[in-house]
Amino acid sequence: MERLPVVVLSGFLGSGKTTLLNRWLSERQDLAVIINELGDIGIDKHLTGPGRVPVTLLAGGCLCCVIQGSLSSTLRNLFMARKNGELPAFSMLVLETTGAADPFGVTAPLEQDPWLKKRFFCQSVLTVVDALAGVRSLERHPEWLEQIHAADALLLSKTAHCEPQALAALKAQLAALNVTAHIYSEPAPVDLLAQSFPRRCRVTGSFAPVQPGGSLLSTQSPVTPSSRHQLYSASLRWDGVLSWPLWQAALKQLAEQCGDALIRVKGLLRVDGLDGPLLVQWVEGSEPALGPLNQWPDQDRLTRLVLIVRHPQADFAQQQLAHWETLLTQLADQ
Ligand SMILES: Nc1nc2c(ncn2[C@@H]2O[C@H](COP(=O)(O)OP(=O)(O)OP(=O)(O)O)[C@@H](O)[C@H]2O)c(=O)[nH]1
Repeated sequence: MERLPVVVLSGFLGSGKTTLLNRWLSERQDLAVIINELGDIGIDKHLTGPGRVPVTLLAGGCLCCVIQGSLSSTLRNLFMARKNGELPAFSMLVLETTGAADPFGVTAPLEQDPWLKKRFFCQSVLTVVDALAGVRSLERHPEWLEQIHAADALLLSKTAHCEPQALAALKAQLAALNVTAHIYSEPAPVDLLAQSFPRRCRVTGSFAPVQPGGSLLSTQSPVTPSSRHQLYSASLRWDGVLSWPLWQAALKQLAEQCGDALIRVKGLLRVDGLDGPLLVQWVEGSEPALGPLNQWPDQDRLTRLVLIVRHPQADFAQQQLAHWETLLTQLADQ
């Protein structure tokens, strides 16, 4: 039976996975895409081109822990929909993981579930590495190292803003951390998708075993969402409108509230006087990037924003967004 290749696109939060995927989608129309998002409001799905290829969103947690098991059913559904002609006959599946996911945990069902094993295979794990964040990520984020270790190839992003010396040092460090992975400077070529790599032992220590029937025994997993990451997301939907400068002031306030805990913010903001939303993209250690979009991606016109923090307290992100919502309402009433 023909088996469909799955390419796992990994990389820490905000490293540039969706940006790269978009570039590839503009060059290949024979793909299907699964996007896994940590937050329960999917923003990335709206940023991947206007519906050229089937895109499935799995939101609300990582496939390697919180929603493990969802991948099996999603792959089954996609396979059957393709077979029945309900979807285009895509020749490859690209799975964009959350920025916190352990790729080994994500690929486990492909190697353990007998039904999936006959129909899919993991062709490669490609990990995007934010060259600007560099090895700072190694000190701050244990997930980063897992993603480096699991990679068949490491794809550097944001290199244009790097000092050559810092870039060379980063490459040397990456080569030491993963001796077999090839390192690509941007732009990572679309041909990379077609490349097969020698199978490496994928140790899935943090993943639950598979029952004979194929379903995952999640209760046996040694990992709970909170112990796995200490990365928590919260999302906000808000029906008010603010001017662009007031949104800037409000985002600054959010940064002050969260301090060092802030890892990632993305959202679509409703702005006074603009037809489309303002896209906010914010990666720890950098300034928020704000850019107007021509139109809203769907009928929903409410501001939606996802905040991801690293904090020992599970409801920290939620609390911050609750405070922030109060501030937004005050600003709107002024
Ligand atoms: N200058 C520059 N910016 C980039 C590059 N790749 C991504 N970015 C920016 O980095 C931010 C995050 O990019 P995304 O592609 O959304 O990153 P991601 O890995 O999909 O993010 P998550 O899904 O939240 O983990 C955005 O503001 C991008 O415009 C790059 O190669 N160069």
